[in-house]
Amino acid sequence: MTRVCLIEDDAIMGEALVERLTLEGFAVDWRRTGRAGLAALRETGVELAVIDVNLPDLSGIALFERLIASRVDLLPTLFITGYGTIEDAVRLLKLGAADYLTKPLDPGALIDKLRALAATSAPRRDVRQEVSEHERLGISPAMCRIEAELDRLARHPQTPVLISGESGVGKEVVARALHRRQCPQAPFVAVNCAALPETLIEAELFGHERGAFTGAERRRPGVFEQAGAGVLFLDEIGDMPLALQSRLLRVVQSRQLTRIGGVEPVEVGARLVCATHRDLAALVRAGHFREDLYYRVRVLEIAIPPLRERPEDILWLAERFLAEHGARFPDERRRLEAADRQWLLNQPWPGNVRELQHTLERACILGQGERLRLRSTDTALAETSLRQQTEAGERATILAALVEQDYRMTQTAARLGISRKTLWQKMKRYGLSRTEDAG
Ligand SMILES: Nc1ncnc2c1ncn2[C@@H]1O[C@H](COP(=O)(O)OP(=O)(O)OP(=O)(O)O)[C@@H](O)[C@H]1O
Repeated sequence: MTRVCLIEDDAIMGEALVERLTLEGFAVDWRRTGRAGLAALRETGVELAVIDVNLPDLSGIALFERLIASRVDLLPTLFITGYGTIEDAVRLLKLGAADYLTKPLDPGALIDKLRALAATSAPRRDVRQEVSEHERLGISPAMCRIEAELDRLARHPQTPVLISGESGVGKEVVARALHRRQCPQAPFVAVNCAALPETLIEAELFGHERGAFTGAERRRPGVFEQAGAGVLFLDEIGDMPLALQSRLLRVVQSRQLTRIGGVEPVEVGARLVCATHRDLAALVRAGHFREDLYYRVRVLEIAIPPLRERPEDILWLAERFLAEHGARFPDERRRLEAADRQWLLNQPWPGNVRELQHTLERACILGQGERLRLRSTDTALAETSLRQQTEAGERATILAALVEQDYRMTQTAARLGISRKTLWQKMKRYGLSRTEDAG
């Protein structure tokens, strides 16, 4: 008997659906709130989920995002949407929902879809099969989504992947995480296209035969060959000279290359993962990047948000860097104090994770005992006006409370001693709003 979790707050509709589904031979676990549903879905045993998008405590979308964030191996999930909210439906499908039905609901259509899903869905893995803490990329919903995405991409090892994001967000870290999931025993070879002189890139990528040019005394395999059946990470792909782009395209298309000065084709087994901090589409428009290569390398794209857009990761990463520093230098084991946390959350981090890492390293070195010396590096704050400082302090306090309370409005407001309305107004004012939660 297929076990279905139904998350529906409307009593009449819920009862009717339970009755019909039971008659049709499904075992139904009916939950009336988003939070109760979330708890049910985190338990193993349920095979399919039917979720109403409009729930009173937690929207269906927020619920689904939390499931993804908690790394639950997603069940085939059908959503019920009302009011023709097609944007919601599209968003859910993109996030991985199996399908959606609109209200007024046709129970027959629901049964048909559930039967089809039950017939095709694989047995479920244990939902608590967490990756080790060491393997994690972050705890923000954005990074959890990327982790889940990597699990999917690892199952399609031939398809090129493009990783985009500002400098220092962790593009190489993500590429390595994909490699670990896909083929940890095979090589990971990284090449920075911006760092190599134009004259050397071609030989570096494709290799050369003996005598191919002056100084080529031996045959040398290029990085494509060195990567074997592993991953070739081409960083700063936007800086690749145009002439080489067409050659790269041919290799990606045919999965074969010829070394410089050679005639024999060599099979390419590696997965190509490209990265860029530049706007590739703009480079295409400006004629600096080939449009066909652009489409080829970005079949699958992972866009890593800047650190300022995922504040949940700041303290998590900070703790991690502190622990790493402490492990290397046992005399410099430092701890974050409340004021340090607020300060960290309040910074814009234009250099992203790299800047955070360097800041903490410096603060560990300059610190004493368990204390870090973070704020001595903050000269900008001293130069701002009193009003700006007050506002910055207020923003940081609110952000810290939001992160601590997982963005639950009621709890956060209680923690701060203000009303929900005031909290909401301040969140809007400081750009801290998160639309997903109504907690
Ligand atoms: N999720 C993460 N967990 C731990 N460390 C991270 C994470 N993301 C980034 N880092 C650290 O931040 C630094 C920058 O990361 P990385 O080199 O991957 O960024 P990038 O986006 O490739 O940068 P660039 O565009 O400058 O090449 C590295 O030292 C890396 O170890």
